[in-house]
Amino acid sequence: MTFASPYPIGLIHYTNVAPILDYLEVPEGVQVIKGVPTEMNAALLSGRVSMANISGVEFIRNAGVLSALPDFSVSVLGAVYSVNLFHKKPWGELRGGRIALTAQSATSVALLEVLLKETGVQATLERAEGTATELLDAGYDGVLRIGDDALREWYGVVGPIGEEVSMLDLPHQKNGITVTDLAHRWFVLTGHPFAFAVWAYRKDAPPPHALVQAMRVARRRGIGHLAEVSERHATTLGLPERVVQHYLWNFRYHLEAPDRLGLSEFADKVESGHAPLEFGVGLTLPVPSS
Ligand SMILES: C=C(O[C@@H]1C=C(C(=O)O)C=C[C@H]1O)C(=O)O
Repeated sequence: MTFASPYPIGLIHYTNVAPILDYLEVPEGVQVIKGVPTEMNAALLSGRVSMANISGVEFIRNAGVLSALPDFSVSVLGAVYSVNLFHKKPWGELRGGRIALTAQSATSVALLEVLLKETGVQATLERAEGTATELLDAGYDGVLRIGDDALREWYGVVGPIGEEVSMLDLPHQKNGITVTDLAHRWFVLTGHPFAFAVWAYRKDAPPPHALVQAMRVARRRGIGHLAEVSERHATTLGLPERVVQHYLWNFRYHLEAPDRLGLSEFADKVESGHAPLEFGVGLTLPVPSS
């Protein structure tokens, strides 16, 4: 299939993709729109864009029409810090309660549903906007938040965290508020990474090779300059640089075998009978025509 120019792409611009996006030199003919996960999911499914980093669950649900780049993801093994359920009662006592969901998320909502189901907790889930504290104060028993806001709100609850505290031993509870990290809970449940996002494209409009290559170059530069990326974004986020650096190095950006395993386990739990997951656009350069 040929590269139709212009080639429109969508980008979720959370800090967690900064090590890729900050260094991306967008090839000529590629047009970019930006938005939150639910907006980019909709843009890809409607055909407004041909490729986007989207919620893993939407890739699973639409596996008939979408393929994913075979070597790009936003995954973690264990805690992610930015996909959080804020609550006051213990997890088990959320049974029968009301949980507020951010409208930005698809995957994390599905992950929360899986985790609640697996632990036998039935709760009412409804969309509601506001910060975690506002919504808890408004009477919700739990509040799901994702992305930069969730990262800031997590630190707002558990911080400040001094230099002497190991980043692997961070608190998750303070002043009566518990922050449950959904990726950590997934890890405890399955022992696998969780893939929050993949770079999916419409099967009828695969990305030009130059774009995929530019993304690989950008990621290599970003990971190689993580201290600078962290410094820049720590300022924007208003968080300590070492917290942001820990947050960023912790991501798995390559959709490696364990990440795919986590993705397919999630797919089985969330959408039984889904179409086979396809990973296209080979890892190798196209063979030059003679
Ligand atoms: C790790 C995160 O993952 C994001 C969560 C998504 C979702 O919940 O649908 C979608 C894309 C991811 O980039 C985050 O928001 O912090």
